[in-house]
Amino acid sequence: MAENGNTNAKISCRNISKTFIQKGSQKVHVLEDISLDVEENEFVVILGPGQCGKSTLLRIMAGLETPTTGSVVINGKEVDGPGQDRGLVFQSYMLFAWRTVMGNVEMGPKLRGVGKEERRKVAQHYIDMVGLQGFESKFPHQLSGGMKQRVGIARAYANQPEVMLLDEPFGQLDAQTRIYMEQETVRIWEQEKRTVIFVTNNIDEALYLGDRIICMEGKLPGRIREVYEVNLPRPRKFTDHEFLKLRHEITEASELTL
Ligand SMILES: Nc1ncnc2c1ncn2[C@@H]1O[C@H](COP(=O)(O)OP(=O)(O)OP(=O)(O)O)[C@@H](O)[C@H]1O
Repeated sequence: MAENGNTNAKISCRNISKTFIQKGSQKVHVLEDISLDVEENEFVVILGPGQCGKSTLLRIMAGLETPTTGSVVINGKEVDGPGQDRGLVFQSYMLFAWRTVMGNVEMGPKLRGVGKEERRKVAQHYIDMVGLQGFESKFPHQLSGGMKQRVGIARAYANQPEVMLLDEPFGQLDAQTRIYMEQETVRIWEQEKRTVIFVTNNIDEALYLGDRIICMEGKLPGRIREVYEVNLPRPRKFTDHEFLKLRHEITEASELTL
């Protein structure tokens, strides 16, 4: 099945290009020939500066946008829209303001018709996993940014997706909370292994999290510039010699600023 690339891949992008037609029928060529295979349980980070097409690529994987050419394949099947097999976490928390933490996390199973007792059990498991036990009946406005993003992560997991797609989920958090959430992300991923694709413009975050870093070109149309394997044991240390060496290499080779 050559057209699907690596048949062992959990999710594959095959020759994806995307052109948007903006106001006044102006064309914006956002992605050019992106091919990527992600293995089951692999943690892949897509790294690039603002406006290089990262979010568009993730939205195509999520089935929220259609590629102009190419396709996304999950478990050998072509994606033709959003699906429960993919859990999404965005930078803006996208929580239901009028629902409690429990109400937000159990929403997915509820929509799928899972009975109350069972969905509460599942939701509680993921609320516990993200460390929000005791906050089940709070509303989003009663939570800090980090806590809101924990709800977003628990809500995505509650659908028990095979692939987690995260788009700069910690971009709105202060530096300290962000590092804490990165540590939590690794802990959760080690506890509940999933295939993860994580978009960021932050090189330290990419190196802390990823098994592999997909570096995008710094300008449109977005292309994969380079792929780095990060063979460092977890939990990683920002001050570790090998960490800093790879950080230097990526920074030198890219247009990212320190
Ligand atoms: N629906 C759309 N219609 C028209 N243009 C779009 C649309 N979505 C994205 N774009 C354009 O695509 C380009 C890349 O945007 P995208 O959000 O994918 O980049 P990004 O790397 O994720 O940026 P950031 O890190 O700033 O979010 C931008 O120039 C944007 O204006």
